[in-house]
Amino acid sequence: MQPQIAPIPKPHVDRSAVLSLQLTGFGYGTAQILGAIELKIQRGETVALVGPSGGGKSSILRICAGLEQPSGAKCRLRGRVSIVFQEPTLLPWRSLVENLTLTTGITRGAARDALAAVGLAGRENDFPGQMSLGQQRRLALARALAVRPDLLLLDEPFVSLDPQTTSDMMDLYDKLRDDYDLTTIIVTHAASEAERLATRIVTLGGSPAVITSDQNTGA
Ligand SMILES: Nc1ncnc2c1ncn2[C@@H]1O[C@H](COP(=O)(O)OP(=O)(O)OP(=O)(O)O)[C@@H](O)[C@H]1O
Repeated sequence: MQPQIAPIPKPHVDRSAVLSLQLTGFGYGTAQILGAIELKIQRGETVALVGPSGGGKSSILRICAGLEQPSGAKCRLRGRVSIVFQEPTLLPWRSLVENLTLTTGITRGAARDALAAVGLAGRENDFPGQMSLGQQRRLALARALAVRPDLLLLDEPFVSLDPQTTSDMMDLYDKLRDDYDLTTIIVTHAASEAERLATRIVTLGGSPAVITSDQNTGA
């Protein structure tokens, strides 16, 4: 009699989620950074991704953005994704308007609207080097929003900002969340940021890192 061979189960991917990610693991070279991770993001959620420094939070964002493609990973994204890195990564020799038009293909008029939406009206012809770090972050946010992303990825958007600027940026995010109907993953170190902004807090821990807690905040 032939031995019965059980079919290999297909990984389940939730098609209703904006993002459905399944990882069996991830690392750089021989260093294993992430263990098995399963993460689904539903439309409208603001998910704070928290955990120790070096724990793999930014790596998860890079995987969600398609910048890393681990073998065996299943990542299904419904629509467009935008990522804002910790460093604003702007074009220093181009005006604010051109930082948007050249990188996203939107019109100058749409770029002006996007700059106004993040509080940079009137600065259209300035250059990134003439702006504070907080203003550069606003510009990076405007660029990310210009493509109307279905999923926005923010890597430590408030790090190195003074308390007042951090508070102003959080207010701005709150407003943009409503205006742009955002679904977001925010990487942050600060529990206060996670508690203020997030509808759900996902915590990474261990080595290699896995999700140790996943809770809705009630916000
Ligand atoms: N391109 C790379 N090549 C090699 N190692 C990397 C690379 N990027 C990140 N790492 C390492 O992977 C680990 C996880 O980094 P990652 O940036 O994902 O963590 P993190 O949780 O976002 O950290 P932090 O909170 O300090 O920003 C760290 O040990 C880091 O040094």
